[in-house]
Amino acid sequence: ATEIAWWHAMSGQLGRELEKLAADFNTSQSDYRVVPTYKGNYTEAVTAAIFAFRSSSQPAIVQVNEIATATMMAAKGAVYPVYELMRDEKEAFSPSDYLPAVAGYYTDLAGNMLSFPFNASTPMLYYNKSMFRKVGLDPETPPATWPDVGAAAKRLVAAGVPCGLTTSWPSWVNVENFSAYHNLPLATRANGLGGMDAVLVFNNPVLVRHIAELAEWQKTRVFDYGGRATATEPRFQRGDCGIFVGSSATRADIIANSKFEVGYGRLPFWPDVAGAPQNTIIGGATLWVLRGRPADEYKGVAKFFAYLSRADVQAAWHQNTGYLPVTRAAYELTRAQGFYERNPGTAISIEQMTLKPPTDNSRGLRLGSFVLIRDVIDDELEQAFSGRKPAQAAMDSAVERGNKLLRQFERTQP
Ligand SMILES: O=P(O)(O)OC[C@H](O)CO
Repeated sequence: ATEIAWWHAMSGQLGRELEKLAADFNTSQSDYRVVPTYKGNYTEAVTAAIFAFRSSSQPAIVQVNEIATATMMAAKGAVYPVYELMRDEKEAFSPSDYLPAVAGYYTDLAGNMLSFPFNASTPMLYYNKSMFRKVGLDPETPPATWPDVGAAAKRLVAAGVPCGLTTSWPSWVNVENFSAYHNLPLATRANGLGGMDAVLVFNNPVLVRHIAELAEWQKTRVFDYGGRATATEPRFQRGDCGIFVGSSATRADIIANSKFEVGYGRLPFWPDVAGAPQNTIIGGATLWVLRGRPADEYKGVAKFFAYLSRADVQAAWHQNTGYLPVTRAAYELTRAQGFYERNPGTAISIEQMTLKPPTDNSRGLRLGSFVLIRDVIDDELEQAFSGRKPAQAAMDSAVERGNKLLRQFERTQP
């Protein structure tokens, strides 16, 4: 069989589910063998693929997180657009089968889908029901707003819990999704989806107040910062933090690792902000096909993508991980199977994404060098949370540093 290398960034339970997908595809036919390799976190995986390209040892498929989309789109010679691949290999592929909130993120201005929407997530809230019960909080009512979260987290800390609240992916949750959910622009030009000359503008009073509040809570561990990306996730699963705001796809590991009853809720919002909550935006990653591999491999990649698009395969991946069902058929199938009714909290991600029709502020984002810009935002958030900088100064500086990176990126474009 022809081997197809698939570099990815899924660890823990998600890694096991991904391995299973590849294994199931491999047993479903005998011409191709997809070989998944874990290459570290999202940034490490894409960096490894870029380096491999230079020595012609790149994989056919690499998993790239959502914020590197503009960068991948710009890497024209290195990327084999998925719509082109599926057309060349005569595999059925229709972007209208995919949920618009997901497909739109990875579609160019001409309506062509450039990467395969494999694992789309959105942030949500998890809480430790057992702990809520112990401190006299209603275990059946998830805190809905940031003031509710603050009150519940204060109660937890007062009762001796070491950390009231923590969030993973600090910028994705507290800046990027926060902005969309409050219908505030992260950047001009519809967050960059409308043009490359977008300018970051998120240092507004609503966002600054949110960061200032988290920094205030940090003093007593009502909020406790736990690092970038997924670093803080185990603290909720161990029972150190009572409330966790993070990816809908942390669900798989939370269920596998937590020895307490878990509650689920929507991403919190500030109730005094007009129009909030709007809708959340996606995170997660897509599969990009890299050029320069033997023709035979691309036939197999197209077959693999067709397999991944099957409603039953897509529905199982959604149900087992917490990633969104990326096709309408997978969502309908999951609903018809009664999955959402039987499994509390599993419909939240999709409900949040579609709360209201998206605005220019809440369709997603497409900004060059955003992997670096997110690092800058995380860095400034850390300065605010540790009390080294007031929230306003930190966010002003994040905007200024981020805009420099945007303009540098723009200059490298034809
Ligand atoms: O942990 P994930 O896969 O849901 O991804 C979250 C972020 O969007 C990654 O950039």
